[in-house]
Amino acid sequence: MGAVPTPSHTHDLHRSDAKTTPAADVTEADVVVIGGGPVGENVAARAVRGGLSAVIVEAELLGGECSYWACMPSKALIRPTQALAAARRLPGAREAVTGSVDAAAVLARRDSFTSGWDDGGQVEWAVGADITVVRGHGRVAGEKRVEVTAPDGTTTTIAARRAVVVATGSTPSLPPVEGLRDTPHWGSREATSAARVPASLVVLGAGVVGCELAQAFARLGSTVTLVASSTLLSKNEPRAGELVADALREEGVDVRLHTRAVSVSRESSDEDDDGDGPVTLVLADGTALVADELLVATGRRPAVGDVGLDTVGLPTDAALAVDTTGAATGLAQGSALDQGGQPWLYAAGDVTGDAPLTHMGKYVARAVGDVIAARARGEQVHDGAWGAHATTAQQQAVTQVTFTDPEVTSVGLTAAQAERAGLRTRVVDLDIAVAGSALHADGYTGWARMVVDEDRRVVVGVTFVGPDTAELLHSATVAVVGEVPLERLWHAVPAYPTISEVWLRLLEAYGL
Ligand SMILES: Cc1cc2nc3c(=O)[nH]c(=O)nc-3n(C[C@H](O)[C@H](O)[C@H](O)COP(=O)(O)OP(=O)(O)OC[C@H]3O[C@@H](n4cnc5c(N)ncnc54)[C@H](O)[C@@H]3O)c2cc1C
Ligand SMILES: NC(=O)c1ccc[n+]([C@@H]2O[C@H](COP(=O)([O-])OP(=O)(O)OC[C@H]3O[C@@H](n4cnc5c(N)ncnc54)[C@H](O)[C@@H]3O)[C@@H](O)[C@H]2O)c1
Repeated sequence: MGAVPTPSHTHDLHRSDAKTTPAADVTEADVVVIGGGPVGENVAARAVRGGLSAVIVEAELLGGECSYWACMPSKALIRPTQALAAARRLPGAREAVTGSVDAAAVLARRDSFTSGWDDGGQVEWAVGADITVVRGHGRVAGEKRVEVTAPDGTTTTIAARRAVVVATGSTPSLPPVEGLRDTPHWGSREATSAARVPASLVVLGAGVVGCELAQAFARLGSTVTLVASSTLLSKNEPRAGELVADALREEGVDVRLHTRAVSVSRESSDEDDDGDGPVTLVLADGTALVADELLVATGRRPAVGDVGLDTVGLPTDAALAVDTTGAATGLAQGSALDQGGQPWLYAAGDVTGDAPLTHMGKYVARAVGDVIAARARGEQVHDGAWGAHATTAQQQAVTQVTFTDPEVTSVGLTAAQAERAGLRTRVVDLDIAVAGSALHADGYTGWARMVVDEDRRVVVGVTFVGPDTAELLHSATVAVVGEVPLERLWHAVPAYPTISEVWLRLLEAYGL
């Protein structure tokens, strides 16, 4: 097992090579997957399940961003203080909370969820699932070929009998702020793997990463300023961002909306000039924000830069576009299909630019693994809307939970998206105030929006904002994906007294 220090990371990475296969030993496989994040892993697993052999080429840690620097560590940082906040909303329980947050224990629990940045467990799973794992940097090298540069610098080529799948994820995108590239700062990797809680933190960017981590670090003890160029969570219903901004402000976060950062600089705390002192972010109005740390969370872009897409005539500066079965589009005529007349290049996950979320990427991955296997067996492909090989939910029913307190939980279209899609809609809004929410917490505040397609009388979008609304999401997802007529939804009776009773109120407010 080798410990590999990387400059962008506060912990050493541990790559267990006991069960991986040297690139030089692999010359051919049915499916070659470049990138072993959650998405690449799922493509490979489904392809194997379909009777094919599969190789994953992974450059860093098997499990990808999600396992080590994104979903898992961020949620591990968030959950303990959310439980504490929940207890504090309940007289009787509140009195039992006498101490303060043990940040060190929270960080230690986070470390256990990342397995100490050791991917041995994931490699073990993959090998147990009959997937061959190769360490190295993969690049498409013409039709059905993947060139692998191994960690020792040697290069070999793997031939894919059926398909190559690009699942290389995404990388952070930096805004054009003077001095930013030369100033040491945190990205989401450094924040989610932080070894300490800074006394003060400026967060630039108020999307999902910015909001979740601003609150997490504030609750762990940092004095936090959140700088947003727009509103908070601007991809959600506007009310969601307002409610999260209110909650953050109430907890002492300095939220600055519609603000642009113009320059960044960092002092040194000693004479070696290594820029480890306070960081200063200057805003367009001249305000200088000084803090121990700066987290830049201004979005991510598909990782297409060094994947060899140019060898098949695809752009290296744009998302890898795919059709509804995950097959790459945009290949020159004559090179999109192999000699057997089948697509050979696929992509899934963040690299496609569509719904950059683990669960949505894994949904596409399952379809991609299955469709490659179906095509290999000469079976019919079901790529019509909601067919077994179609990724229809990616267009119509993307689900997401933003794990702030209050949680923002959504599926399908926002009211604005439904309008842009040309639907004749009716929107029902209400505060979440049912027996279940009142019992759940004193002073429970929440909000719900249901977007109805009036022509079909089905729900096309739902947003819930409030503590513990995440577990309500699947009910909304079933309603949207099932295209359940409102009159039938009326018969889905929420149990008393649960927060789900909000469904009854929404349907009553609609007029049922
Ligand atoms: C802070 C943060 C929190 C998040 N929280 C959530 C959440 O709670 N829920 C959620 O659904 N989503 C969350 N996301 C989004 C989620 O992390 C991504 O959508 C998900 O990781 C995408 O999976 P992927 O497999 O496409 O890419 P990745 O997880 O990025 O994996 C790509 C893999 O490919 C490898 N790779 C890249 N290029 C090459 C190459 N040329 N050769 C070989 N290997 C290569 C990388 O090393 C990596 O292992 C979060 C993101 C961030 C930043
Ligand atoms: N719970 C979850 O599901 C979860 C959690 C974290 C991340 N993610 C995923 O990861 C992806 C990346 O998240 P993210 O928050 O980095 O991106 P994002 O696209 O959600 O948000 C980026 C934010 O940065 C702002 N911004 C851009 N340039 C700026 C500038 N110069 N100054 C100030 N603000 C600026 C944007 O207005 C936007 O609000 C998201 O698309 C999300 O789907 C999901």
